[in-house]
Amino acid sequence: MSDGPWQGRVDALDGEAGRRWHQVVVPWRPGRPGGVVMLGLASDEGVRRNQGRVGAAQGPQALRRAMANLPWHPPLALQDAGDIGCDDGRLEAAQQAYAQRAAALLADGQLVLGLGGGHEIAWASYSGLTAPGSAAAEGKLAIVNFDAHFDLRVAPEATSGTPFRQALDEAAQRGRTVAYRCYGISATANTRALYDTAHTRGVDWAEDHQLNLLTLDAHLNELRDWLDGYDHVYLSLCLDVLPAAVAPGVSAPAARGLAMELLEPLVCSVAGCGRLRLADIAELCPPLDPDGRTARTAARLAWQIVSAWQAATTAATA
Ligand SMILES: N=CN[C@@H](CCC(=O)O)C(=O)O
Ligand SMILES: [Mn+2]
Ligand SMILES: [Mn+2]
Repeated sequence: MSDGPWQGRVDALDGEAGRRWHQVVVPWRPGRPGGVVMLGLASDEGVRRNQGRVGAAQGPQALRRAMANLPWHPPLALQDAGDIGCDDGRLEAAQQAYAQRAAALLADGQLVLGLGGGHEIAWASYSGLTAPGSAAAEGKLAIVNFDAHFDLRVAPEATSGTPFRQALDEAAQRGRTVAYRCYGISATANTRALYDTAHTRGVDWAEDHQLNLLTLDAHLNELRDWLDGYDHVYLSLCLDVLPAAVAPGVSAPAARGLAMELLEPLVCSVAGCGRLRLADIAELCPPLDPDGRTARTAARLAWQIVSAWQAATTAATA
């Protein structure tokens, strides 16, 4: 795709081996063989409703621009299904439209890579994933959220702080097994009420200070064993899980955060478990992102996610 955000460097002398994502990504068309399809939710209405700093509606396009120059490694197939917008404050309608499109992509046999947008994308992702006939309509679903926040708020309407509360409520209503765990929770960014909800709902979590290079292996082993108990996995990555210096371009930057050397292996472990159905990257806020620093970090993590997913998929079909 040579227009819009998918533009970048061309290393013509290197031929196929010099290709980058902007040279291989194509618009989504149903029926192409399974690969990764990107779908944006260009919304910060959830952030606005959650008293945050807006700007994340520009996140999907900024993330595409940052991903354009990523090196392409075959056989990864990349498609772009565009954005669902939310210009009129009607967040619930945008989430529903996103869910419908995500469900269509999943039914087409694709891995969906969701591009936020505020973390209200998570309710839309969950709704698409669990829609009747969709990838995780039946079976046991694990949600792994990398985030400084639980996002389990009670609120009269959907916000960027409510998506996993909405998902757990919906799962309870339908009597289905949906487990939720978080890595990177900050004790200084979640109230007692949120911890109480996490306890009551049986949420697992690891706080930012509990993850370090001495404990990482134990966390990775436990995570692999835990994921084995589930049929489907949904990975959500809230960029405010990273230290503010690495990810300043978010509504609520982290005072401590998880360093990349901790986050990457955990993210890759989830993405490479062999049952990842959907991943999303939330909260990129370009107006708050000097030098596109957060976008660059987000692009690297997107690359890690799809590479780990591709390796697991290739191994399973070999
Ligand atoms: N999606 C982000 N949610 C956080 C925001 C916290 C803040 O703005 O300080 C939350 O609701 O807890
Ligand atoms: Mn967060
Ligand atoms: Mn979040």
